[in-house]
Amino acid sequence: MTLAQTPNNKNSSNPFLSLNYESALESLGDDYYDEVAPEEFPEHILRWRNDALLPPLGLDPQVVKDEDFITAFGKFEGRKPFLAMRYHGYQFGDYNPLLGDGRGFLYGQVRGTDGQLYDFGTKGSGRTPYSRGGDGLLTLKGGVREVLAAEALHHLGVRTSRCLSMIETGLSLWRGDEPSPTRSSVMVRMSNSHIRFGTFERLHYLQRPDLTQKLLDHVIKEYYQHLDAQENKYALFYAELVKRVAELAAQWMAAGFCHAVLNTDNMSITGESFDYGPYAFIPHYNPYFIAAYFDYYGRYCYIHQPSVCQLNLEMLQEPFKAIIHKDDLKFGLSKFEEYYQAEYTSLMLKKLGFLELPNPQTKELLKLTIEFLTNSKVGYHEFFYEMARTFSAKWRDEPGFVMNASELVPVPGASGIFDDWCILYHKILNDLDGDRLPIIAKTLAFYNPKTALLRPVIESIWEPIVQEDNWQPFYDLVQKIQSRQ
Ligand SMILES: Nc1ncnc2c1ncn2[C@@H]1O[C@H](COP(=O)(O)OP(=O)(O)OP(=O)(O)O)[C@@H](O)[C@H]1O
Ligand SMILES: [Mg+2]
Repeated sequence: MTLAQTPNNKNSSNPFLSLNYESALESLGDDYYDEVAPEEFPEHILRWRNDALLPPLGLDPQVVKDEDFITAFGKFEGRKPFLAMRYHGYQFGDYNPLLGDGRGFLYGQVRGTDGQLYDFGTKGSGRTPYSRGGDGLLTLKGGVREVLAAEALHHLGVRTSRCLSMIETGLSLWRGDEPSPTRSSVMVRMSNSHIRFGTFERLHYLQRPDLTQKLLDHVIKEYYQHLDAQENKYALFYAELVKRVAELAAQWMAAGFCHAVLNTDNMSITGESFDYGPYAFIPHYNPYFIAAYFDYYGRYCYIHQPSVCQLNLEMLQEPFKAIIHKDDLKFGLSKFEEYYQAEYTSLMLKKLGFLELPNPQTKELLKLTIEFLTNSKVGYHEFFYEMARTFSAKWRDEPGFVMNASELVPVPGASGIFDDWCILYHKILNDLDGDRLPIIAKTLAFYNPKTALLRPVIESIWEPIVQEDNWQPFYDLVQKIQSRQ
């Protein structure tokens, strides 16, 4: 069945409404979603518009007015249908068949200037058939935190969804994890698909391989186009999904990011990162750092992220077994570790200033770096930023000059490892041509921005919002993140 659709309105004065919306998902039929109505909010105050996302949609930020964001993404006027996606998922290891978009919907799908299909998905837009006991809403702080995480991760090179808009909506919400009553928001996220692992898991649960096949064909056609004409496209798709997810996990790890809720309903079939709830950037290198207060056993702690992703990919084999030969699935997943290590090593090397090094040196440098970071308790982001800030050609002269202008204070007992690290770094510099030094300085500066989105930083911009509705520190922080300061 095709739902009643508001026709694309090329003549609307609102640039968001005159976009050419495609019904790629909708046309798959209503086995995958329910049409829902948005909440009517008492207020609409635009708190965030992501102008950087407009040119890729073919829109000129100068032309798009604040009111256009509010009409489209706060009042939800001039477009339908809105589709609450159906999905299940493994949450902290247990299968939950009661999920689905409980506080969001697919607003629409638009092709970017790059030819890719993008989803606009809401969060906090009201109740749906999947809200269970929830209110269907998003706190303002939740919106602020997701905007910040997406921007920070994007600028750290993580493949992530981004927030297009965040509008304060004038409701008072009650939450166990925020001082309540607390303010409300509705967010629109731009993503390279909102199809989740759990979207397929639901189809397996319902024993509908026909629907799995149809959805998988759609996924390959839209998000793995280069495989579509291949004879063994399904096996190739799974192998590439494994690669994308392994690389994503490596990107989080190098960025020092702990997602915190790696349930299969929060894993995208395109390998893109999304859903930033109780996440945290690690203050210092603690493998067992836990970001979510409700993750009692540390299932999703920092160091577990790659293995959890691998496990989620393994569980996703169940729905795919109807279509992809089990040997192909097994072979595809067997490459996870290799892809992960390659990406993690490459990203960490860049943080250390190098685009490439001989293998043995790479291994030794990474090992010593992690050992030092673990033992010294110096800030993870601070360490790399201090490398970038203090790097000098003099580091080539003597090991004692390496990072000697830095103000880092390792805990007592870590100085032996630090000395070893300096000796190694000094040797690596001396093994390279002197003309490499400016490139090393540039690499360090590019991959290690000063601003890190640590929890106290988020609290420092949240406080003025709560105390005096002062949003300037929030805008200043986003600006710093976006300009890699
Ligand atoms: N306040 C709420 N009201 C209704 N449903 C909710 C609420 N909060 C979460 N849910 C639902 O609970 C499930 C798990 O929530 P989770 O926090 O992972 O997702 P989400 O943040 O709401 O959305 P997304 O995954 O799109 O970012 C989802 O199905 C979600 O829709
Ligand atoms: Mg979620």
